Amino acid sequence: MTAPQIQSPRKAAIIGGGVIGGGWAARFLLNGWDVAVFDPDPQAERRVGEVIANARAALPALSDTGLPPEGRLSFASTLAEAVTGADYVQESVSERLDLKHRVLAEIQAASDAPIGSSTSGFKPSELQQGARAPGRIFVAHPFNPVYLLPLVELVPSAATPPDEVAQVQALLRDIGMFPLLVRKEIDAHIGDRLLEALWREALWLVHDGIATTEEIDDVIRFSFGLRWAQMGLFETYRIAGGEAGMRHFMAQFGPALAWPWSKLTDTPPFTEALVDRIASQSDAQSGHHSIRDLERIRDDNLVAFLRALKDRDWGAGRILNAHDQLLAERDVQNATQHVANETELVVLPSWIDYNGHMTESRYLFAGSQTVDQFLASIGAGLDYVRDGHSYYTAETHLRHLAEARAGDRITGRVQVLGHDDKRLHLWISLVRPGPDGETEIATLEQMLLHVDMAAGRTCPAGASVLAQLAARAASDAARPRPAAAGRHVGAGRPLPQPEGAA
Ligand SMILES: NC(=O)C1=CN([C@@H]2O[C@H](COP(=O)(O)OP(=O)(O)OC[C@H]3O[C@@H](n4cnc5c(N)ncnc54)[C@H](O)[C@@H]3O)[C@@H](O)[C@H]2O)C=CC1
Ligand SMILES: C[N+](C)(C)CC(=O)CC(=O)[O-]
Repeated sequence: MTAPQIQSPRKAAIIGGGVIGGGWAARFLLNGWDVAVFDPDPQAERRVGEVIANARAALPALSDTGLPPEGRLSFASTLAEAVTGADYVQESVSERLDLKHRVLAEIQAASDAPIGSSTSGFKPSELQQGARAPGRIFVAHPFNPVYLLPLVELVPSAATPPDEVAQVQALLRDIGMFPLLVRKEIDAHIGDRLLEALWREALWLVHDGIATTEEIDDVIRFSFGLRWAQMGLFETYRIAGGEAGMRHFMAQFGPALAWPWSKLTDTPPFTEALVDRIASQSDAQSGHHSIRDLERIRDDNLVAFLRALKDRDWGAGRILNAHDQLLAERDVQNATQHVANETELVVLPSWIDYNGHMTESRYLFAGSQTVDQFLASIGAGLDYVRDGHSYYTAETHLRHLAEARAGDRITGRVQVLGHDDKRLHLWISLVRPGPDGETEIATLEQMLLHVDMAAGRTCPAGASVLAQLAARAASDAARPRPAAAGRHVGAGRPLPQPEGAA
């Protein structure tokens, strides 16, 4: 499988590099976009870097096609610098309307790009007040961690043209998200209305001494939290109605709404004492983990849930499969752009073994993909095989030099060491590009034989293939012969032979 190539990198500007801005930066970057972040806080670059490191450890494990090559990340010293040339701007500054107005005005003074706001509560018409181009501002409300959870609530106002909305939906799908178009603007959109109702009830339960923060979390994670992750509220309750379904469920539990079981919109008095009680219970519950540890535990669990849903093509897993499909189609479209003597591969989650790194057979697979592409480049590709001739591998010496992990990108290169009309002696180098240069992770030395497939015997290759091979061999002859070519197993430091060996 070759790595998807993005035709032209696009640029996203992330204004505000906190929890959510960092998550957006990671989501865009790991999906091949260039990202410029602006945040005046001197700690922002470190924080965003830590969120991106978490994302790099988690997001690639969800893709079975391989994500596109990462874009370029930069930290701008002014807001105008960040948004200049951006195709999309995501505003993620603190949740204050006056601040958001100021920042949105500054963005529009320097850019005409569409602007999504991460606001959890403000309506788009509130954000648009006083704006130079109100129609270009809308709500794009994500969920934390933005790089793993696919939902974005996309809330336009009447000022936002429908084609702008459609373009933004396409853009968000491109980075693996599920943009849910919210029909009518409303405070806190959909997700946070639901969450706030639950949170308020939870605060009451702690306030009234009914349960601790840990007990409430246990209730959620050992029961309906698990159900919600795969079926939501209404589908779950439909099942709870038994064979009689939703109508029966509503008849049975509807009256409880009027009793009522919950305190609904009443808020417990938000006193210092309540804050202290919740904070100290939360410390007792989770204080032995750092926030970074908790993030990693959360991400690992989410990846495992999401992979299970992916295998079942259900719920959020279906969104991930659709994104894989999009990336695979783009890969096919871009196949012709691959450099003839280099093969790009992405280490997929299914290539990882119980040691946590790329399993040994995948090194051979990566070498074989590289050779296939090389053969195609000298006219011995699939059309040639369909006509009844092919090169078969007779011998391989594979050296494992470094580990590769899920999401790593590998480049495979071929050097022709020798050939005649039937034999082809190749050197294949697999390297992992990194910020400090390339690391060679494996080499393969192979002898291939040209075969008449119907006869099941070796035979001379076709004239055109031999001519292209000769040209390639001539250019490779100028390269130094790899020092390890011709090496055999144990050549480095021979082991004593077993007693009595011939
Ligand atoms: N934390 C969460 O769970 C979620 C938050 N949101 C929304 O995302 C937005 C950001 O929230 P968080 O990331 O949680 O807050 P945060 O406090 O972690 O980050 C806000 C960042 O904005 C920066 N900032 C302040 N003024 C700025 C300016 N003039 N220009 C550029 N940056 C500036 C701050 O330095 C800070 O780094 C809010 O609108 C919030 O409602 C949305 C979904 C979830
Ligand atoms: C607490 N919150 C309102 C900021 C939460 C959100 O907006 C969404 C989320 O990630 O739960």
